[in-house]
Amino acid sequence: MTTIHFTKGQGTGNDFVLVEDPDGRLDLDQATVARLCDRHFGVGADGLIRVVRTARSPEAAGLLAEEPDAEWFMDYRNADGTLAEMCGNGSRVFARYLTEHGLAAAPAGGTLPIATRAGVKDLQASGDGFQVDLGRWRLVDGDVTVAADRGGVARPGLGIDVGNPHVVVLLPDEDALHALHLADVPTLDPAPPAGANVEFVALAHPPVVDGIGRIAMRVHERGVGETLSCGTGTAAAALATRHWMGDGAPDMWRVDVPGGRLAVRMFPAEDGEHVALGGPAELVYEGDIRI
Ligand SMILES: N[C@@H](CCC[C@H](N)C(=O)O)C(=O)O
Repeated sequence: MTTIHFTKGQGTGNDFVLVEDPDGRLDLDQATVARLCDRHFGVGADGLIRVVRTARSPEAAGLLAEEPDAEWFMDYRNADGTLAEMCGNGSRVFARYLTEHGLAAAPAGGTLPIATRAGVKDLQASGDGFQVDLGRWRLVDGDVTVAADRGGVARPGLGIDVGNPHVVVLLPDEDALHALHLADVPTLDPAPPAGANVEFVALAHPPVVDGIGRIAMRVHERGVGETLSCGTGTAAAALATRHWMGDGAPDMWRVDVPGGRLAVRMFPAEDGEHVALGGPAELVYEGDIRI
């Protein structure tokens, strides 16, 4: 048995176990991560974030050639122990951890670059949390049909990659969104090779106020189940809704999730259009667990 010191953090109710491992010494295999994230036998969380120096991570060290200032790598694992490329809510909680623990300077007016499996992402302090530039996004080719809700209707989904894979489904209204049964893993046809996070969205009434689009969303996260929020999922949901609305649709979005509210913004950058996500990030408690 070993004792692991952890910090629990959350962003709009998407919760994480953070484990500091600056020199990359910890061997957290899939079963150990799943146990730490188990809400009955472990700490309990939607995912685990290992805080490791980029230079000390064989899979991330190469990113330093592109961005030498990305000192810290967010090694993200889903609750079932599987690896994920990126986590939007987790990246803000990661920035909160780095700054509160004196591992990085608070990015007052500046940016804090972090390494992820989806490349280097820049964060800025914003309101009571952070904003993360998720970078370029892309529509995934091909139709996909989504069946959820135990025998409910199969609906068309739109594949969107924002560093990790998503499929977004539009529902007729917020009542349909609230009535959705999401305990089971949605079935995707065809199934994306690496799986996908599935977001269900409904337009708010009115759907646009002062140039800001407004949607509500629920999510079934790959490797987790239904969660109270998914940051990259809100970005995918806003991008999909803008796509469906067509010309004149807004580039700024307010996305309500069961755990709170996030802001999504699309903006032009040198290498193409980027999408950014803003919202709160909080460290809740810390402790030790024997595992
Ligand atoms: N909750 C995260 C996404 C975490 C990874 C996801 N489950 C995946 O497997 O891609 C977010 O806030 O973006």
